[in-house]
Parts: sequence; structure tokens; C-alpha cells
Amino acid sequence: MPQTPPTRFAYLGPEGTFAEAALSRAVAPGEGVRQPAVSVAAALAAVRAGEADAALVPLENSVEGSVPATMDGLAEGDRLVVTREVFLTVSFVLAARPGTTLDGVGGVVSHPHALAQTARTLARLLPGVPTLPASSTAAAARAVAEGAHDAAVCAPIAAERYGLVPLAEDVADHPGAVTRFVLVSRPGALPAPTGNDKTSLVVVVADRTGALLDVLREFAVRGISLTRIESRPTRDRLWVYSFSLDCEGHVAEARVGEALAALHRVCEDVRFLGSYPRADGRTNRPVPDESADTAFAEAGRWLAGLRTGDA
Ligand SMILES: O=C(O)C(=O)Cc1ccccc1
Repeated sequence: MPQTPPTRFAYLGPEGTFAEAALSRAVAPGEGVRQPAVSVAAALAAVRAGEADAALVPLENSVEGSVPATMDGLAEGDRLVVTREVFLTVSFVLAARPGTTLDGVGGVVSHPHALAQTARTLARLLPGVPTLPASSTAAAARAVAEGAHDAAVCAPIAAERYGLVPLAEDVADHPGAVTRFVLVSRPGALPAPTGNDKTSLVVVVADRTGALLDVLREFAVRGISLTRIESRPTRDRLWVYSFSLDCEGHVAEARVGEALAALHRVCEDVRFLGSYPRADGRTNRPVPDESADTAFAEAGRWLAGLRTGDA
């Protein structure tokens, strides 16, 4: 019997990133093989090229908002779908090579989201010291270990992995910040509805009055709550925006499917980014009776009867 090859999971690397920690939450120890990627774009490209089966990437943070590389990477290029979301509480250390003191730090390197989430604390500990962006917190720790920079903001586990020591612990300005990561794959069979799911979309609206209201109405009239909506420039079309949004429910549910079909009629483009179990610890709002699958099915039978003359 030929063996099924192990699932290949790409993640924002190198070893020691929060993305790797999120991947460990999403898949069991020993399940599949893990492939660190140098950037979010590289992780998504590996999936698109068939070099990985899934990618674990950061999507948004409770303090800093969305991660543009992921938002844009999912809105453009061959379509990928979210199959799982993972929420991780992140804590940061300021780490350096052994023997370094705060006085000896001439620059701090990290992922832009980590620098943004620690900006006030860094300004207090290291007034006037410049910060520099890195592709990830672990890439920053590795660069410090290699002597390219003096200090990094990273996860405690990354400091340990690259032989650094903490100059300061818990340097987050807002302790308890949560980052949302997503596991994305090439389109295929969807995760089955669980009764507490989310659906993600990117819609491009026409440049006309009320276009966004038209989008929102399609959700509202079907009793569907949005959990996130934000605008992003389309980048290739000047002043044309897309809206990236998450709503409650699964595309297999009639209300969500009908809303998507309606958006397909009223928007310039609708990109379906998947339906997957909700993992933020919250429960979807109750579905109004008139938006339940049974109500849609009954209305469909009634309409069919009108058309055949049987009703
Ligand atoms: O760089 C990492 O470790 C990541 O996974 C991205 C990130 C950066 C800062 C906060 C949360 C996730």
C-alpha cells in the first residue's frame, strides 16, 4: 500500500516565531512536517506552488490591527482559503547577547507588529534608541545572535533558541494582547459546519454612492453579524478599495450562501476566503427564525410551487 505523504505545514519562520507556536496549537505534535518560510509572502507562495499543503500566518492583533502582508497576500494572487483560526496571547522580551547591558544597546530589531506593541516600553527603557524592522521576531533574535544588531523584541522561547538573554521581560505596552493566526490551504473540501463558524471574504465594490451600504445590507437582511470589516487599497487600481470582512456562519448555511450569491450580483468582485470553526471563545448570535435553513427551504418549496402552478 503506498503511504500518504505527511502534510507539509509552512509557517512564518525561522524557528521560535509566534506563528510556529500557533502552528503547534493547530496541529498535534508529530503530525506532518513543518517548513519555516522567510516571510508571510513566501509561506503563501509555497502553498500556491504546491510546495506546502498549508501555511500558518499572522492575520491581526488585538492592539495593532491587521497584518498587511497577510491581508494583501490573501486578497491577491491565486485564491487560498482559511481552514482554521488560532488565537495566541503573545508576550515579549527584550533580548540581547550575554554580557550586553541596556547602556550598550544602539538599536532594537523586531517584526513591525512587535515593535508597535512595545513602543512605549522601549522608549522608556531605551530613550532615543532606533528600532529596525525584521521579517519576524525570531529572525530578529537570530540576527542579534549573529551580531548584526544589539537587541531584539521576541518571544522568550526565541531568545532561548538563539542563545540570547533577557534585558527586560514582559515589555508589551498592553499585556494580554492577542494575535489571530490563520491556517490557509489551496481551495478544496471545506471544513464541515460546526454550528459556530466564521466565513471570510474580500469584496471589491463599484465606485458609486451607497456601494458599501449595499454590501452591508445583504448581511443585515439575512440576520448575519459581521465580526470584522476593514478597507484596503486594491493597489493596482488607484483609489479603488476592497473590503476584507469576516461574518458569522458557514457558507453551507442558506443565509450565508444566499448573502454571498447576492454580493456576487452587486459587487465587482467577491473572493471567498473560507468557512471555518470560530475559535475566539465567543458564540455566534442566535440565527433569527426567518433566516434559519428551514425557513429558506420552506420558502424555496413555496416558490417552486408557484412556478409549477402546484401552490
Ligand atoms: O514574528 C513573529 O513571531 C510572528 O509570528 C508575527 C508576529 C509578530 C508580533 C506579534 C504577533 C505575531
